[in-house]
Amino acid sequence: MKKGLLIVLSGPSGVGKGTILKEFVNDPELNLAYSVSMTTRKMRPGEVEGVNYNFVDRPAFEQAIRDGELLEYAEFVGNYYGTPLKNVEKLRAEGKNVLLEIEVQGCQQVMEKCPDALTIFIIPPSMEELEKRIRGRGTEPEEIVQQRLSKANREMELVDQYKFIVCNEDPKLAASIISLIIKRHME
Ligand SMILES: Nc1nc2c(ncn2[C@@H]2O[C@H](COP(=O)(O)OP(=O)(O)O)[C@@H](O)[C@H]2O)c(=O)[nH]1
Ligand SMILES: Nc1ncnc2c1ncn2[C@@H]1O[C@H](COP(=O)(O)OP(=O)(O)O)[C@@H](O)[C@H]1O
Repeated sequence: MKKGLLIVLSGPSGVGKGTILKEFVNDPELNLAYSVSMTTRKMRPGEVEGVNYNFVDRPAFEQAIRDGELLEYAEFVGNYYGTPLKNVEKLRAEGKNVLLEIEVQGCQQVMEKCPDALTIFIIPPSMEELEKRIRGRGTEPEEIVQQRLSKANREMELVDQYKFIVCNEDPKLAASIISLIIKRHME
């Protein structure tokens, strides 16, 4: 069986990665499996353990790092986030195209370890629009919003390292572009 693709969706917090992903992740033609990350962040209302994330405490996360269980990990605004390696390998071996939705430091680790990964960076139409989206979502206190915005400015500088750049003006349009990119690489 042909090994599945590794697709990495990245870009600043609040740009709309989660919104875009919902538009294409269940398209049967794309044969995708979403990789559920491990995090030490608190669960938000509406999130489900094992679906959005595996929510763990810091000692458990640090143990997973020591045991080499993570394909990549990063500390993002005070919390750890990481991709369990075993699951990614198992799904790819089964022929599934595995989709990661991760921040840019982690994506750089994936680029080094898996140069064939299909890396896609989502950019906002403008930084003002990005700020509106993070605030509009209302999930983080002001101090965290500020930290995420200043981080976003630095993250945008890494855009040229990605194989594809997609602007999220409209989530449905961005999802169609990404679907097309994936389909082309499945041929
Ligand atoms: N490196 C890495 N980043 C992750 C992982 N899972 C999620 N992230 C990223 O961590 C950042 C913060 O995620 P989260 O707190 O859920 O906020 P949101 O994505 O802005 O809603 C986002 O940029 C996610 O893409 C992971 O496994 N590894
Ligand atoms: N193209 C868009 N135009 C306007 N608002 C958007 C667009 N895409 C996403 N949003 C909104 O922006 C906020 C952040 O989106 P989200 O998908 O949570 O971002 P991320 O997963 O990258 O952090 C959400 O409130 C979402 O509804």
